[in-house]
Amino acid sequence: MFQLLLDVGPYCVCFYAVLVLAALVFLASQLWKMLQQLNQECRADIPPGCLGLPFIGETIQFMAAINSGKGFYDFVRVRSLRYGNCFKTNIFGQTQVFLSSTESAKIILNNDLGRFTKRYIKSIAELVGNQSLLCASQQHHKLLRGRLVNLFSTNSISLLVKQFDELIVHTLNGWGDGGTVIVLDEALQITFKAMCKMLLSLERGLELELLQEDVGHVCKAMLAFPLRLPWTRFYKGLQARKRIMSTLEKIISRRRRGLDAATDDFLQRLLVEEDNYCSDGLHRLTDAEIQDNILTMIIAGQDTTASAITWMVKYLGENEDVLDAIKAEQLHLLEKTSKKLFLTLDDLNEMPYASKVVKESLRMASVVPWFPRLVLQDCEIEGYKMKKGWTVNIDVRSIHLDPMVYSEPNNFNPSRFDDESKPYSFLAFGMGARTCLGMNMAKAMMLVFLHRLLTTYKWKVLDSDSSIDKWALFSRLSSGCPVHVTRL
Ligand code: HEM
Repeated sequence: MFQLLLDVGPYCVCFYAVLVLAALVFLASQLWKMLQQLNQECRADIPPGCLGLPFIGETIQFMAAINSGKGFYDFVRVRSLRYGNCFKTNIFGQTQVFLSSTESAKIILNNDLGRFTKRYIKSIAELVGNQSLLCASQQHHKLLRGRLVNLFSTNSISLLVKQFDELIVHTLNGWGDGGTVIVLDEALQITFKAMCKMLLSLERGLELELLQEDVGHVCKAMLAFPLRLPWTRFYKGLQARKRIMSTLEKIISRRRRGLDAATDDFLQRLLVEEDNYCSDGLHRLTDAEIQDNILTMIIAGQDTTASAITWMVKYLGENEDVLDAIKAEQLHLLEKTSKKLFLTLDDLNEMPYASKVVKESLRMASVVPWFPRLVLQDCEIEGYKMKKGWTVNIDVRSIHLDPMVYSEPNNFNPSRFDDESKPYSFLAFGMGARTCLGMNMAKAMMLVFLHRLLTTYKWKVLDSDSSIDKWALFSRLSSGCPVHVTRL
């Protein structure tokens, strides 16, 4: 070899030497890169936290937190304090990671690389149905959402504003003067009626009453231990779901046979739309998909909005300065609208301060306190390894109450929204592909409620306890917020 190199002369030797050197440098740089990558991987730790006992994990502690009266969020709060912004646990045999920074919320909710999909605990999926938008796989969700999103048009919101206003005016008339009212009970009634009218044109009667009772059972079973014994909350929820499905089947059948009076509600639009899709040869929503999603929309729209309204009444009752400011705005608006029978969507656009009150109430209440997502591929968030099959939960409540994100986060201060919020800091309705479909409807309902309440009554909150309802999936005040009302 040496002889061969000598034979080809000194220039060639130089050439080969440079070539070998370049190869060595290249190899060394590749090795360096690999070592760095390896080093980084080693640094990416498993999140801190305790996985509890084999199989059951920390399920008992989770259930105990729900049962303690402090609410299920207490389970998360205690661990956030112990472990920081990211911790792991195990509930119902599933590894769960909780994350509470805007950066992790951005990564998970943006989901640019398709590494996460929405995932609720099994019991919830069984109760709302596996064809529900809340539980569908990514592909299925795209299809369902694509169909359902058309229902949430500006026209639908305008109609809802009128119908909701009508309901509130009627309800407030019944409160009388000088009595006590449990705001949550009233709000649940109104929002349930509003949802059933919008979705199914059900306004009164036995069918509506039974449906309301059964939806209540389903909601109460959402966080129950999934035991199918006749006296358990979970079993009662499943039975209630069966009855709801059977009622919806009957209503669909009546519609198909033309037995119901002409209606323009969400169900009717889905049925007509699906017939059109079918004639176009495209995939049509099955009856099971329609039924699961009607139930989903009742639950998603009723309990959340009623809880938000209740917190808002409490916060306003406890913050006189804010109450005075919003009252001035609403009484001024009343001068313009008093000749009209009902409010319109345009009227709601003239409530800038009330809109901030709504936003601040939603921030402080965090009605949906965490968002669960299933990890589809191993990945890393904030320096921690997340493994395929784990569930990562965005701890929205901690973000909403983080002093690094909102100054004096426990003060009810609607004017904080005069300035633009930091990205991914306001997550009351989620963000990204799974953003709340009813967001604008919910805000509209809260504004209509505020306007009518503020221009009809004065109120005093009778119970300042902020405990959260034991068995509710959403953050609901356990006192229900009793208030003493006096007509203006
Ligand atoms: C104040 C009231 C409400 C709050 C706080 C709220 C909050 C939320 C949140 C946070 C999500 C997303 C959760 C996640 O990303 O995991 C969501 C989803 C959803 N909400 Fe709402 N919501 C409210 C009212 C409504 C109303 C009135 C409706 C309409 C019927 C509705 C229908 C839905 C639906 C269908 C989804 C599922 C969207 C999807 O997965 O694509 N919500 N809601």
